[in-house]
Amino acid sequence: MIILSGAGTWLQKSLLDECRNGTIQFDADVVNSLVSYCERAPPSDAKEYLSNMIGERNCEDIIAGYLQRREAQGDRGVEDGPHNGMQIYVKPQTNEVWSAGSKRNMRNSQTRVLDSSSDSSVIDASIGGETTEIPPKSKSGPGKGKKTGKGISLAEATEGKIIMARGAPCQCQATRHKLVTNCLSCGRIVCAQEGEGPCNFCGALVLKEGSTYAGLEGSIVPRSDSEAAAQAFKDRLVEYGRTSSQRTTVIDDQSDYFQVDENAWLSEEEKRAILKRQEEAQLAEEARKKKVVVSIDLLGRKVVMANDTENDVCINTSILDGGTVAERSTAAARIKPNPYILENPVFVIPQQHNEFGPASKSRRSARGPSNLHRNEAFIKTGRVQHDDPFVYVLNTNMAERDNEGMINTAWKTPKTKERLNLFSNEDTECMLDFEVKESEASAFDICAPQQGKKFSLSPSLLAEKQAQRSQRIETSSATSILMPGVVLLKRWLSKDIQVEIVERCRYLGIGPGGFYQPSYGAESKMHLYMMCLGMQWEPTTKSYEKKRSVDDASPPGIPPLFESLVAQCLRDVRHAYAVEDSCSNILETIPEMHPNICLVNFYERSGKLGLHQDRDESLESRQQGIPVVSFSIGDSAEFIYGIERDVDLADTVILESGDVLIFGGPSRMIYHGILSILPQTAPSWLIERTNLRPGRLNLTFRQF
Ligand SMILES: O=C(O)CCC(=O)C(=O)O
Ligand SMILES: [Fe+2]
Repeated sequence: MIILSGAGTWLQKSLLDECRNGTIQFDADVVNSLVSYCERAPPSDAKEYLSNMIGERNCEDIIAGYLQRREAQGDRGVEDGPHNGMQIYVKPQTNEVWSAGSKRNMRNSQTRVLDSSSDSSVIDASIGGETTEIPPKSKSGPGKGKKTGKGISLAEATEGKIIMARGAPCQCQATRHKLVTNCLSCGRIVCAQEGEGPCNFCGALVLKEGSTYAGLEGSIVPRSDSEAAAQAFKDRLVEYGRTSSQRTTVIDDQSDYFQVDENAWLSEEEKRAILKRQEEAQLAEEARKKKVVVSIDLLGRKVVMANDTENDVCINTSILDGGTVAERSTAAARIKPNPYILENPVFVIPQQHNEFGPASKSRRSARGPSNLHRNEAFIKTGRVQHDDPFVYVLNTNMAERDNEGMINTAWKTPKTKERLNLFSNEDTECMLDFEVKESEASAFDICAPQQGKKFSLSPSLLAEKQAQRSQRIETSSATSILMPGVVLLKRWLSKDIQVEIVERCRYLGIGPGGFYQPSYGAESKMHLYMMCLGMQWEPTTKSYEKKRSVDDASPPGIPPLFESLVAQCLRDVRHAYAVEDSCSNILETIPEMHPNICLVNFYERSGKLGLHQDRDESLESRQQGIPVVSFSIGDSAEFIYGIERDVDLADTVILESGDVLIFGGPSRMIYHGILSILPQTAPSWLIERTNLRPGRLNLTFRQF
């Protein structure tokens, strides 16, 4: 409660008079707020406030009079609390709403300031946060008003907490007053000041939800019983419509998810399909529980046991999506492979003195295990192609060991499933099931299996150098010039080199593009096994190709060791030639040669090769007389040669293991062939070291 001082009462009266005169345009409540503020404020603030609000020029006298009165009464502001002898303010009871700019209303308004002794005037300032409505029209006349009028501050008034006159237009767009609703006709935002009723813009009736505006509800009094019944029926229908979705939604978990049999929404066919899938899923789940996926990270030295949960999720969630469990799990696996699986490891069967270092007696402690037993291999890296020769070698070895004996027929394709013991170089042991893709063309292994026999897969550079050195030391070769340009280097290939060549040819020969039995046509197989290096010689077309027609395999490359041997033997040939025939131009007889083709033939005991010319190399190569260099290893052979294609006229020379024959220059196009293989003529040390099959290995190097 604010009790007005004498000065305050005077100020209030004076301001109201000015309002009536039209000098200022405030309604009574604003005036009351203004006065109550001034009463609380110090004189200087009150002066400034009045000047700002009503204009100094307009009401100079009022401001001065008020301040004088304040001074006269000892400059005391009003106090909250019980009246202490001063006048109090009672909210005037008005017949008209005070609204800014309405002179008529102001003139008609009847505000009264009562003496405290006659009637206490009180402004209730405890409005709080709620909007306080001042009734637009008071039926009580002047002096008869209740004493419960609400005092408001100017701030409250400007904040919109006070509704001055219900229905009066307001532009606050519900920023100052509470939102009532939007006009459904023009969209106007109607605030609490304007309230329900005709829209102030378009005139349409604005009602909020559940409105009782103007007593609309229940205002239609039914005129008859039937109208009343119709009304009730209508209400029931409207109510039904409003709440129907809530009342009719059935959440039937039981039939939706659990009871396939009694599900009214499924056809018999669908029920059967779902039951089948459920059964499949159950079986898959049981199988999954039994299955343990162990991923072995040999490099990281970890064993990871992985639950195949991703697949489970897919199987479970897709049960209604159709497809078999296998299809669904395949799809799942396609999406997310097990990240721990070691993809494509390379398995190597090492041997003594190979790149993994010297072997240890104890396989458990071996860093590079060499004494591996059946089905044991060394894992080299994390990557391999299934058609990688390493895997072929491994499987060949295992297949042969399974048979535990000599295989005299062509090498058999590997078993598709094998169990393999793996050893990492950190002495980790594990078992692994793996699958190997079978080759299209059956490979031929030039070496027979031998229990415990190891073979080198990839000798180090050091081993190559050693082999070359020993070549120079061991060789006690003899050179013969058979014809101009035809030179025979007897036993030019050292023992080690011969072993090396056999092992490399074996390794390459059982891999893709390895040994096969070529044929000129449907019924005419050649009497030998052949493997092409560098380029593929096609017997049917008698031309060089990138891939071979029989299985589309690309020929392996020529090992660098072979190339260096060719270069070295050519140097030796030229040297020998120079000694033997000092007159000839050696580079014309034996021109420079860089082999890019090597045909590797293996003749079994019955093998042979008819008289022919090597004429499928380029014309340039042939015309230049670039030589063909031929290495012989294993059983000896009757080599026939001549300038005509007539066996009877051909000369014969025995080519033994280690012999190198060169024909180039003027003899580049001689006819030549293999008449026969001389049985059991291969050196015993070669068989012991390589287990080369009975027969002869021949390599002819050419430059296309
Ligand atoms: O085996 C041989 O010594 C000769 C091979 C041959 O002439 C050839 O492959 O073209
Ligand atoms: Fe030939």
